[in-house]
Amino acid sequence: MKTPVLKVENLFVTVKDQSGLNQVVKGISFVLNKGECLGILGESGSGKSITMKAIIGILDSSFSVSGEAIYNGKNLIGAPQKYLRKLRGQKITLVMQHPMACFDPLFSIEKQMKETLRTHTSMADDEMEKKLLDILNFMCIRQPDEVLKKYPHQLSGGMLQRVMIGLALVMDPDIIIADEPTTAIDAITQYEIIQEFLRIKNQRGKSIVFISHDIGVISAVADKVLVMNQGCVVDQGKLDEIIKNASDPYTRQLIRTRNKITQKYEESVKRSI
Ligand SMILES: Nc1ncnc2c1ncn2[C@@H]1O[C@H](COP(=O)(O)OP(=O)(O)OP(=O)(O)O)[C@@H](O)[C@H]1O
Repeated sequence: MKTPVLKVENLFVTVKDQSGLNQVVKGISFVLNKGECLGILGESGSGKSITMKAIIGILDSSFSVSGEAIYNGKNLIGAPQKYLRKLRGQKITLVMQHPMACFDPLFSIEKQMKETLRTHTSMADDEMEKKLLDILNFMCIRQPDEVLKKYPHQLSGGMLQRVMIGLALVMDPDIIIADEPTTAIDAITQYEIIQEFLRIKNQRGKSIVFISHDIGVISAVADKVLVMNQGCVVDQGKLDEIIKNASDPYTRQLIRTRNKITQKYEESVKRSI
């Protein structure tokens, strides 16, 4: 039996900018179940990030949000910031596209990871150290004690991304939201990072929302998919079913593009054999 961990109903987001009021998310609904990865697929500007930011309450005052996002029996939309802040550190965590922007260049990885634990737990220092080493080991990071001593700029983009995923995992959250986490890295590292998300889901039972414009990445990681276009959900379900029966012209276009890329790739592999 599937257990819903997040239930979003009729979510609308409007932003006030120079041109006036602009509705950027238009009444979307979805359910995220425990231990499931929900992929949100759509091109740039379709409303993927704003949707998740609205749910966890990190949009600024130029945005207004209505609808429901029920987590643990409580509607997160309009919930007090104090409650949301605590939730974001502990129960719903984020992995962003550019890890460098999330770490302070002046402090070691260890200091920054410990700071997260110190803010949300009453762990003793040696307990924290053990927890961090466990997490980095789980993330398949070699010589984790050395990595902890490093500063962000001393690590490669892929390694820093792994550390950030570790940081998102360290508080044992229910939900991890990953916003284009593989966009800024090369294809091999991209593959490895996807494997990490699959292990987090399969071995730790975490629920994941994985945002991407890349149908190939989504097909590797997501159990079910929302396709967004211009603030609306235009298709929803298992990706192979969407591929077979896409009802929306935009989704069909995405699939055609993927098929063309796959075909080109297969042809070039054949030529090189
Ligand atoms: N601060 C802002 N002020 C005004 N409009 C904004 C702001 N942030 C986003 N938008 C608009 O909201 C819409 C949805 O943006 P969103 O960032 O959710 O898109 P996305 O699908 O995640 O794409 P991307 O991957 O490029 O971020 C876009 O039309 C964008 O221009």
